Amino acid sequence: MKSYDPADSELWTGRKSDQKQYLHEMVECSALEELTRKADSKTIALLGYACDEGVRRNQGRIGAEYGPAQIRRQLAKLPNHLDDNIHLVDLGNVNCLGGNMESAQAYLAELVVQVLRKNAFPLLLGGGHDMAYGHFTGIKKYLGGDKSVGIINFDAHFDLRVPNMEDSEKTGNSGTPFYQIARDCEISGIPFEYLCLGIRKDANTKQLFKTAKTLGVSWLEQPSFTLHHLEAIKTKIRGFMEKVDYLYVTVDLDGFSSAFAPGASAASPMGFDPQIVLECLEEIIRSKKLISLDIAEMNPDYDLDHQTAKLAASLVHFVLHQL
Ligand SMILES: N=CN[C@@H](CCC(=O)O)C(=O)O
Ligand SMILES: [Mn+2]
Ligand SMILES: [Mn+2]
Repeated sequence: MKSYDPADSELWTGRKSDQKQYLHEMVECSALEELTRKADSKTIALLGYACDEGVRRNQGRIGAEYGPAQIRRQLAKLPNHLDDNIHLVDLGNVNCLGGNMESAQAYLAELVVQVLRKNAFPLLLGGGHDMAYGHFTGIKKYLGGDKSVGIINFDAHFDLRVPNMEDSEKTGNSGTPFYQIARDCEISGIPFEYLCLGIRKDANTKQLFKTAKTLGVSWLEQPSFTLHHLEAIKTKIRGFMEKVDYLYVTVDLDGFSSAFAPGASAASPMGFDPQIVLECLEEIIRSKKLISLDIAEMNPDYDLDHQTAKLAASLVHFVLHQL
């Protein structure tokens, strides 16, 4: 079942100017069918994944269903420094009616394919990190078999849990997306290229580290993922980027310290800080290999003063202006 909410223009409000000084004044709320392929300009398409079923199945704090709306509300108020040939389009949300997460992921994948076919850059807002499985599936489907896609995940967790095989219908959750991707890669006979930045030893079991090793995952643990280690981090990222044709970046808000991002599905007091992520994003975008990006696990129920939604909005703002 394809379940979808059209873009809500009421989320896009803020101070008014006469020259499109704010993002809410230049964003276009649109249906995907209306998205036109523009040759001489760049389109960035926001698409929400309003689903916390994967978080619920993973025994986490639900509420991320409303994350995409809150990120948009904060993004709306931010200043617009974009050139006139950049179009920001809001395509609305895929939702997860009846808890059918697998349908939501499949539909998300379909929409990602369509966005990419229209030569637009997909910027997805979540929602549980199960979004990554649908997102990657769409990117891969669009590119076809012969192009490699590396995944860079900013996260406290590997999200390499093995889906529950006893339940044939509801197998995945917010902790399984990259294992599911690895399994699909194995079935297709293609390498699984996965770099995880910010991994916390106190948030991943010995078994998860073992799985990561078996699957050939690269990672940096949180104590080494600070500005103090910037050059080593950049070297690691460059080495990873060289191996692949395209990059998919996913930012799990629970990778940040709770001091910066209290509104995430899982609290992370020992997480990383925002500045290091901006440094990495700049390096990644400079490579010209970035094909798509998402921000996951925004949970408004635990946010304080909209700090997490504001952080997510600032990340989107940064990416918009770097692309
Ligand atoms: N997407 C999040 N996945 C984490 C959640 C950790 C937690 O709930 O504390 C995981 O399964 O490891
Ligand atoms: Mn996480
Ligand atoms: Mn995650």
